[in-house]
Amino acid sequence: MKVAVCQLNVLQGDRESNLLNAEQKIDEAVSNGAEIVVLPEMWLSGYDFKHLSKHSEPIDGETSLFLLRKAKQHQIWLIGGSFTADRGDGVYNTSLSYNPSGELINTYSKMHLIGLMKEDQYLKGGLDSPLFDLGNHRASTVICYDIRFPELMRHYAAENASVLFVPAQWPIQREEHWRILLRARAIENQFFVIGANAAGRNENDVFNGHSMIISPLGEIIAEAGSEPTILYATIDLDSVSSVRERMPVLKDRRPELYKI
Ligand SMILES: O=C(O)CCC(=O)C(=O)O
Repeated sequence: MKVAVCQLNVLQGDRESNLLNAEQKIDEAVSNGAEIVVLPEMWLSGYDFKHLSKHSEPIDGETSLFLLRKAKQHQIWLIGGSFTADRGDGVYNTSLSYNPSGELINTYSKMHLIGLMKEDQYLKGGLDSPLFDLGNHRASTVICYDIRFPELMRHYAAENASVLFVPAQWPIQREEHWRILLRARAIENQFFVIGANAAGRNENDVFNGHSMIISPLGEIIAEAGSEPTILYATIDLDSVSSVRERMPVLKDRRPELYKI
């Protein structure tokens, strides 16, 4: 399947421009043959917590209608980055995914909130770790800081996920952490990892891109530079099972001995 990662320049607080840009990039990705399109974290508003109430909307609000419409229009799998979703008991950094019929197939709210970026002062942390079906394969999503918590991704691998999507707004200071952690998560879990970062800046941070598509052996299949772009690669999700058969890391675990 051909994957496209839209590495967007997210303009803080400027919903109108960000929406237009996302729509153009999705259209462009599809015109280049993409079947799976991935957006970054908070692509609609950026980390604009001062105006959180303006940016918060219900799960079935306008962002979800936009994503649904694009998935259906182009008959693609759309991993819709994330946005600030008001889920009744609070606002969550939430990722929605759609299948080519425009059906919502995954709702994941970021579990680990990053205090360094004051996220925990404004948002609630998600409690669920769902998987979803992508054709004949299982898939999963985490958001940005979540990749520092390998237990979550191990859960997805143990539940037979073949691919992990990682929408992010990862700052330049820790770019090597981003690159190394994405590869480590791919190697240890033997699944594809698709990281979609932003490329641009807000009042506090620079986001340096380097979106990546990584194989279950940890090879970098494609990596973007620091400019806004669309990153493409063709991936074979069937290859995951042969990698796991050759070296059965997941079977060789001894979880009864780990005190975590
Ligand atoms: O973990 C990091 O260094 C960056 C995480 C982050 O920027 C985020 O979760 O938004």
